[in-house]
Amino acid sequence: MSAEKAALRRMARERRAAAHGGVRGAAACARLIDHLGPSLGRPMAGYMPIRTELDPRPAMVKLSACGVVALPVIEAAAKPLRFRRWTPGCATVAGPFGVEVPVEGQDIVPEVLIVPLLAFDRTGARLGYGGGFYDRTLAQLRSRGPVLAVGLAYAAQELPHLPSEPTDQPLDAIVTEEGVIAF
Ligand SMILES: Nc1nc2c(c(=O)[nH]1)N(C=O)[C@@H](CNc1ccc(C(=O)N[C@@H](CCC(=O)O)C(=O)O)cc1)CN2
Ligand SMILES: Nc1ncnc2c1ncn2[C@@H]1O[C@H](COP(=O)(O)OP(=O)(O)OP(=O)(O)O)[C@@H](O)[C@H]1O
Repeated sequence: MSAEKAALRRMARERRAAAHGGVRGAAACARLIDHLGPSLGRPMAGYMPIRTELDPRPAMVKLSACGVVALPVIEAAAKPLRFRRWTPGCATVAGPFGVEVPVEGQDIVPEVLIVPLLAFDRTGARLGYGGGFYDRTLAQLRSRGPVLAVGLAYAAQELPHLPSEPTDQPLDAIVTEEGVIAF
């Protein structure tokens, strides 16, 4: 399983890098804002992009005008993520893996999560960097109440089939520059 996932991660990184840039990111953000319209007002989590991840900040800026938006913060390996409130232009500092996190801010329990990923498939399966952070986080949040997990990706990040493990948490939808795939 891990060798298969490692090979898929390599392929996924290349495909994402090839898709990165241009107008695709903005188009995906516009679709994301539309998709989250019915959820406006619920606390949301975005992410600060690293490497060639699709930049969700144009959507986060708009969403933050209507409600609370937070960013993930790693507390420790093998623990769920925590979330700290983010506002456009707020001070951030590089945390683990070089991901920017707010220097200060309220602890938030998000009900809607915009989830970064390396690859997805048509069943809503997601491949991340392998830390299991989003799996643990979604499992914890879903045990407490309803959660909407929306993957944000370039259409080229779709792979025909991702291997699944019992701990994998499915996405509720995937938004790309080409449209929304809801599960
Ligand atoms: N933008 C963004 N923020 C995020 C995530 C993410 O995937 N993207 N996360 C999602 O969980 C959490 C951070 N977890 C991460 C886990 C691993 C790596 C990473 O780059 N791993 C290296 C391997 C590092 C190693 O083994 O030492 C790699 O994949 O090259 C990045 C983020 C929370 N914030
Ligand atoms: N709820 C959980 N409890 C215990 N272990 C878990 C849980 N969720 C995931 N894991 C473990 O974490 C490891 C990494 O999971 P996986 O390869 O699915 O990460 P990923 O989704 O690619 O990464 P990330 O979510 O950080 O982007 C796996 O060994 C998996 O068994």
